Parts: sequence; structure tokens; C-alpha cells
Amino acid sequence: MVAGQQPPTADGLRARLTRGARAVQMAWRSAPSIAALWIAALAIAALVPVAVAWVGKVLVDAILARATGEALAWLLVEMLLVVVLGLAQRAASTLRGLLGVRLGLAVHREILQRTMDLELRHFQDPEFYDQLTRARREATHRPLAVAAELLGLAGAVVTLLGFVTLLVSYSALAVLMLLVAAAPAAFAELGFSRAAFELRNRRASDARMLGYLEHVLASDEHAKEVMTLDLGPTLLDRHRYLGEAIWHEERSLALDRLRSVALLSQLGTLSFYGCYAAVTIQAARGQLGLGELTMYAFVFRQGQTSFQAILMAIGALYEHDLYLSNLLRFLAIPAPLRPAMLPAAPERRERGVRFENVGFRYPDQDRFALRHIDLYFGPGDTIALVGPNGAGKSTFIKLLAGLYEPTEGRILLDGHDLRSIPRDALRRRLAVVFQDYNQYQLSARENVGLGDPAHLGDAPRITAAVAGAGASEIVAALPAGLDTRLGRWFAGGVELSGGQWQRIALARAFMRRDADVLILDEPTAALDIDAEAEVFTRVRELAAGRTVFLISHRFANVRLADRIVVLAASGVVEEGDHARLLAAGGLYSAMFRKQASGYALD
Ligand SMILES: Nc1ncnc2c1ncn2[C@@H]1O[C@H](COP(=O)(O)OP(=O)(O)OP(=O)(O)O)[C@@H](O)[C@H]1O
Repeated sequence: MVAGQQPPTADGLRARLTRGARAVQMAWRSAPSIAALWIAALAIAALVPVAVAWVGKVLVDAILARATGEALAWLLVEMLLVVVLGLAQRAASTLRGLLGVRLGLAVHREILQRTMDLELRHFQDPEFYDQLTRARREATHRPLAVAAELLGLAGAVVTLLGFVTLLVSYSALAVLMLLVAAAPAAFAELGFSRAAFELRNRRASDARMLGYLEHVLASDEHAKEVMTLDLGPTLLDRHRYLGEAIWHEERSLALDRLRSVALLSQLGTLSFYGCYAAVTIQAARGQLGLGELTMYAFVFRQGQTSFQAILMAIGALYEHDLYLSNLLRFLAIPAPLRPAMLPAAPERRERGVRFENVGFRYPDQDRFALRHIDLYFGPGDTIALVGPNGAGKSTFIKLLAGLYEPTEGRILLDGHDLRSIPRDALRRRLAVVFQDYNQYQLSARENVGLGDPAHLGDAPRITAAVAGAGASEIVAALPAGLDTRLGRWFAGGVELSGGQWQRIALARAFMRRDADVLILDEPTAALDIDAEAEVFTRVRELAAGRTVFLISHRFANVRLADRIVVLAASGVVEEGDHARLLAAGGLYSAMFRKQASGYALD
């Protein structure tokens, strides 16, 4: 489990208020002037109804005193108040919408910023991935919803307090009764909000599976296999089964909630109308003036509305707050501690790459994917890593690229522990093409230029990288050359073949001219034989003076390497150049001869 993750807990009121304050603060920071106007509009909308109630009373009093001019003046005041109320409510809703857009963008940026600090292992931890997905899904509306509900709640409480102040002069007992009658519905609302949150948390991985099934069924990357294997009905059945299970649970909770809260909130209504009845009786007996009766009648009716608003706001706030706690917990995951940030003294006076008794176990795995690796590679060496599937070749590359840290031992680059090299400095020294390289749905220029974002606008460098990877012809054939969008996700995009994409990925690696270590994980798997030979000649030219690590299952390439490291069962079983390994008659020679005889038979 990733540090900082805990299951949802029943937080105290204080923690909740702190989170509420954090949400308001986030909203404020994302757009201070909009937030200030919004709060002002909400305050006006909260106070005006109390003023209207009081104006209603003085208006009736003026009518009873037959003071026509005064009565009309109060009527005008009331009309103005109502106009102000309408404007304030409309402005609040518009401002809320605008603030939502700003806040959503700000929170997404914060999440993505946090994501950049994380390590590859975080993305391969299913719980973490769930949390990230949820945080992203909730970023747009939860903080705003919490801020809005909190301020809405504060507004409704202010209105209700205003009404209570007007009522207390009538009867403190009536006020107490009203509050007591409101309590059961409020507590029920809280309980159901929590149950709803727990249900969704419990169902989070089912919901993720639904999303995954939708992705498999409706994405271009899966379409071919889904069609040829006719997976549609099977996967759709699974989608239906999971969807129905979620629906049944959601529905029964919503119905329970409706039944209980709707019933209990009638207690509040009853008590309101009880008080209203008492006021009516007193007015009928002449113990209350008509002005007071008008005011109380208004207060009772409006008070009921405010009370319902508070009840709903409490429920909504509680629920939004629980989701917000997910988001804040994600944002609070501590950045991994790296010795890299510590000052690093040179540990060996040597150039090149050294593996010192390196062992690595993937998180939550018992088995070592690599162990007891002791190797030194000098600058300018071309090293081929070979071995059967699962031998640990890609793991070796991921460790070298600093994507994982060794569980045992250490890796040194020019005598410095990789962990002591700041990440950005390390990245600048490495150029990597992964087996599963990315195909960016962006222009060809960006697809190449992203290899070194600092030189994204450097046209000559991009053209040179394209030429270096032998991709000039591919680019020339595109309708708008380098400015053609690649991929089919967006209108006007041009799809490339696997081999063409691979050349673009290679060009991306060639953008890093300053990198002194070039890592190629099966870079030519999608290329035809001629193209592959050509790419290798280029790599050797371009790699002059750099250390090149190459993973390949094709021995025609492997044999050209200065050094060949044979991995099997998590360790190095042989190493040397082609001639030596062939003569040794071990695993390498067996693999080479098998492949060579395959070609011979052709
Ligand atoms: N993310 C991961 N989490 C857990 N185990 C992993 C992970 N990636 C790889 N492994 C395991 O580590 C071992 C080495 O895998 P690796 O991908 O390094 O092999 P490889 O030699 O590159 O294989 P191939 O030739 O098939 O690409 C395998 O047993 C694999 O199951």
C-alpha cells in the first residue's frame, strides 16, 4: 500500500471544518475576485429575506395606522429588496459556475503536478491507481461543491438565525421546539450520506472495471482483437452484470434514504405548523397585532424552506466532504524521499556505468526479477542484452533509467550512485526508446521534439533527429510534413504503420544529443530486415562515444555489439563478444544457432 493511503475514516467535525476551509481557500486562490463577489452575493441572498420579513410587518402596521404614504414607501422598499434578492441569487449562480471552471483547472494542475513527483511503482499499485483516478474524477467539482455547500449552509444558517431572532421575541420555547424537532432528520441525513460514500468506495474497483470494459469495447487500440475474437457479447455481459449490481445497491440506498429522511423531516414541518397554529390562535384572540401575524406567518413559511435547505446542505456537504478527503489525501501523498537530494560525493573515479551487486524485486513480489548483477560498462561500449522472455532484460533497463531503485546494491553512473543524481540531470544523460514507446496524438514535429522538450522549437534539431532515425521519407510523405498530426484520435490525424511509428520514436531518442547513454529496448521489432540493418548502422554512427544498451531478440543485430550480456533466471549467465560466446557453446550459442538454423531452413 502506498504511503499516505488509508481507508476512509469517520473524521471529527474539526477535520471536516478544516477541509471545508481548505476547499474555500482553494476556491479563493484559483480566482480571488470571482470568489469575493460570489461570497458577497451569497451574503446578500442570505440577509435580504430577514429584512423582507421585517418590512412586511412595518408595512402592515403602517396600513393599520392608515398612513398611506408610509405604507407605499415600505412597499417600495420591499420591492427593491426583492429585486436585490433576485439579482444576488442569479449573480451567485453565475459566479459559482465561473469559479467552478477556474477551480477545476487549478485542482487538475495540482494533481498533475503531484503526479510528476511520483515514481513508476506508484502507477503500478492498483490502490494508488484507484486513488489517482478518483482524485482526477472529483477534481472538477468536489472542492467547489464543498465550498458552495459550506457557504450555502452558512447563508441558510444566517437567514434562519435572523428568523429565530425575530421569533425569540415571540417565544423562546417555540424556537427550542423547532430546533429539537429538526434534529432527527439532520442526523438521518448524515448517516445516509456516509453510507452512500462507503458504498461508492467499496464499489470503486468495480466502477474502475466498468470503465476498463468500456475502454476495451470502444477504443481503437482494442477494436481489431475485440472484433476478430467476437469479444463484444462476453465483455458486454460482464459490463451488464457489474452495472446491475452497482445499480441495485445504489437504488436501495436511495429509496431507504428517501423513506427515512422524508418521514423524519415531517417532524420539523409539524413543529413549524404547531407554532404557526399558536400564533394564529393568539392573533384571533387579539393578543397579537396583524403586523406581527404577517411577519410570523412569513417567518414560519420561509423558516421551513431555510430549514430544508440546511438539511439538504448538511447531507450534501457531508458527502462532498468525504470525497474531498480522498482528493486531499491524494494531494498529501508525500513525494518519495530520495537520497538524490542529498549532496553526493564522487564515489569512484571512473566513467561509464557500473552495476554493483544489484538485485531488484518488484513491489509486493517475493521473487527477485534480477539478482547479484555485477557489471561495468565503459563509455562508448555497445552492449546487447539477450535472454529468454522474463529473464529480466526490461527490468535491467528500467533500473538503469532510474525508473526503479535497486532493492539491493547500487548502480553508478560516472562513479555516482544513480540515487544521488538529481532526477532531471539523470534524464538529460539518458535517451531511451521503450518496447512500448508512446504514440502521441500530436503533430509529427511534436512527436519527435518531445524527445527533448527544451528544444521543442528547434527545427534544425528536429529535422536532424528525423534524418538520423531514417524517418525523412516518412515525414516527406505526410500531407503537411512535420506539421501533420499523427494518430486517429483527432480530426485530420494520419495513422502510421508500426514500423513508421517506431522510426518516429527513434527520432525522438535522437533529439537528446547530450545524452551519453542510449537505451534501446527492442527498437527494431517492427522494422523489416533492410530497415533494421539501416537503423543499426545509424545507431552505431550516432552513438559514437556514447554507451549504447540494446535489447533485441534478433541475433543479426546482437552479434554486432561490443559486448553481449546473457540474462536468464534473474541473473547473468554469460557475457563476452559474439565470437567468444559462440565458442563457449553455452546458452547464447544455443539460442544463436537455433535462430540461424531457422533462417537457413527458410
Ligand atoms: N511491473 C511488474 N510487476 C511485477 N513483476 C514484474 C513487472 N514487470 C516484470 N515483472 C516480472 O519480472 C520478471 C522480468 O521481467 P522483464 O520484463 O524484465 O523480462 P524481459 O527479459 O524483458 O522479458 P521479455 O523478453 O519478455 O520482454 C518477469 O518474471 C516478470 O513477470
